[in-house]
Parts: sequence; C-alpha cells; structure tokens
Amino acid sequence: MRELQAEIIEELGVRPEIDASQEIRRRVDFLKDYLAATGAKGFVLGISGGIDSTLAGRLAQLAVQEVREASGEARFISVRLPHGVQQDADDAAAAMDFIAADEQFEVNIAKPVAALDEAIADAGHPRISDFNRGNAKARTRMIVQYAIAGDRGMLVLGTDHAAESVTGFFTKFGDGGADLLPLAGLNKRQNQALLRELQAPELLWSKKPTADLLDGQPQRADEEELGLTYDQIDDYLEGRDVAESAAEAIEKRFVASRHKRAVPATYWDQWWRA
Ligand SMILES: Nc1ncnc2c1ncn2[C@@H]1O[C@H](COP(=O)(O)OP(=O)(O)OC[C@H]2O[C@@H]([n+]3cccc(C(=O)O)c3)[C@H](O)[C@@H]2O)[C@@H](O)[C@H]1O
Ligand SMILES: Nc1ncnc2c1ncn2[C@@H]1O[C@H](COP(=O)(O)OP(=O)(O)OP(=O)(O)O)[C@@H](O)[C@H]1O
Ligand SMILES: [Mg+2]
Repeated sequence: MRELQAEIIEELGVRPEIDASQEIRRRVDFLKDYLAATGAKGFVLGISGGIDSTLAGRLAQLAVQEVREASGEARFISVRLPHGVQQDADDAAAAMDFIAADEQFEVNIAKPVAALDEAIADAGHPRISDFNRGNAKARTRMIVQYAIAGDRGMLVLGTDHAAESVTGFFTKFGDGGADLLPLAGLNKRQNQALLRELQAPELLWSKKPTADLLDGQPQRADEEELGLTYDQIDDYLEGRDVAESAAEAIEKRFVASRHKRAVPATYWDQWWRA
C-alpha cells in the first residue's frame, strides 16, 4: 500500500470490510447518544434523492423512533430543497417516502439564490460564475436547515463520508456545514450496502451520484467532474491497488482540500504549511 494511502485510511477511519447491519447499529446508536448527551430535540436534513441523504435520513428516523420507544422525545425533519424544478424530483419523492420522516417540508431555494445573485450584481461586482453559484446553492441549503434546526432546538446532519472527504468533494460551509456526520468513515459502496440492508428500493441505492449544482449541466455525474470513478476511490480507501494516475489524482485532491477538513486556520496551526 502507498504510504499516504495508509495515512488517509487511518485519518478517515475507513474499514476495508464492514458488516452492514453492525454499521447501521453503530451509527443509529451514535445519533441517539449524541441526542442524550446534548439534550437536542432531534435532527434536520436536506433530502436530494441521492444515496447519501437517503441513508443518513433513514438512520436519523430510526434513531428518533428508538428514542421515543424508550420514552424519550426526539423528532426528525426531512427537507426537500430543490432549486427551481429538480430534474430527478421523482427520486427525491421516493427517498422521502422511504425515509418516512416525522415531519417533511419543501423549501425552494431558487428565489434566495437569485436574490443573492442580484444583490452582488447591484453592488457592481461581476455576476458570479455558474460554478460559484453552485456553491452558493449548497450554502443556501445549509442556511435553511440551520434556520429550521435553530427554531426547533434540533441539530443539522451532514452526509459527508470518506469518499467525499478524501477528495474534498463538498462545498465548504455548504453541505460541509453540519453538526454531526453519521456516515463518517464509509466509502460510497459501503453507503450503498447499508441502504440495501435497510431495504431501500433499488432505484435509490443504485442511483448515479450527482452534486447537481450547475444550471448549465443539470445532473452532471460526480465521476465526470472528479475524473475518477467511485470504484477507484473506494478501492483506494479499502487499501487496494489502483492505477498510479488515479492514486495520484486522489492524493492531490486530498492534500489540496486539507483546509476543508480542519477548523479555520490560525497562526499557531501547522497543517496548512504542508
Ligand atoms: N488553502 C486554503 N486554506 C483555506 N481556505 C481555502 C484554501 N483554498 C481554498 N480555500 C477556501 O475554500 C473555498 C473553496 O472551497 P469551496 O467553496 O468548497 O469550493 P470548491 O472546492 O472549489 O468547489 C466545491 C466542489 O465540491 C463539489 N460539491 C459541492 C457540493 C456537493 C457535492 C456533492 O458531492 O454533492 C460536491 C462541487 O461540485 C465542487 O467541485 C475558496 O473560495 C476559499 O475561500
Ligand atoms: N436538491 C436537494 N434537496 C435537498 N437537499 C440537497 C439537495 N442537493 C443536495 N442536498 C443536500 O446536500 C447533501 C450533499 O449532496 P450529495 O450529492 O453529496 O449527496 P446525495 O445527493 O445525498 O447523494 P449522492 O452523492 O449519491 O448524489 C445531500 O446529502 C443533501 O443533504
Ligand atoms: Mg447528490
């Protein structure tokens, strides 16, 4: 195994082999323990129709149900957050059905994102690019989730997992902005395995991952943007040999995205010098 590969696996806590039902138990217990330790009233999560939010959402609903079965109080709120019309809205609806959250809302982020655009243009700054507008969409989703969570004494879940963490493939303070990460340490195929164990419909666990942030390229596959397949990333994270070019591309992304896995840098930190 490559030296940096071993360090990354250790840092992200990836296990090459997992027992799906045990992983579900550990993660549901983590969510329950966190509620017990903090006194928070439950969780909020945006549901896109993609693999990660379907899994994290279902784990959250199972956790709050178990809290209530033990005479506690906790609820889960799932939030649809389309930007205008979402092309895969049917998948999002299927995910909402599968998760069966205690409460469900739909907040369209098209107007707030457009208002931000206009305000920046009105100030005389050139219009922001489609790419950076995409990050603004992810951050707008974060703001909606925190607004709801703040009002209800709840916590915001994040869906970051090892295959996104290693590549820094998330928006800093957007989908990366969350209170706890129930999928930490899992790679993409392990997320799929947990969803299968939970008996999610095939259309949800087999769905092609997409950040779906660009107006110009709706539903663009993550693998296309990354120039890497999730199989390559997952193999790398399981300590397997992958093509030299793929390993180098993953490691380059890992190093460049260190700042996303750390709290904001200060003068006494050293990690940013590397
Ligand atoms: N060395 C450094 N130290 C401290 N901060 C640093 C930095 N370099 C950049 N930054 C800051 O970070 C910012 C760039 O980071 P960020 O804003 O995240 O933007 P960036 O990493 O450029 O873009 C986000 C990427 O994540 C992908 N994404 C986003 C959301 C969801 C998903 C998904 O999988 O669904 C994927 C998206 O497609 C895109 O490729 C810079 O504007 C700068 O403020
Ligand atoms: N259209 C959307 N509606 C609601 N939440 C969204 C939307 N798009 C993204 N999110 C939130 O941002 C998170 C990050 O998006 P990401 O694409 O990585 O995950 P996903 O869509 O759940 O799964 P996949 O990676 O398989 O597409 C989602 O898990 C979800 O919480
Ligand atoms: Mg997605």
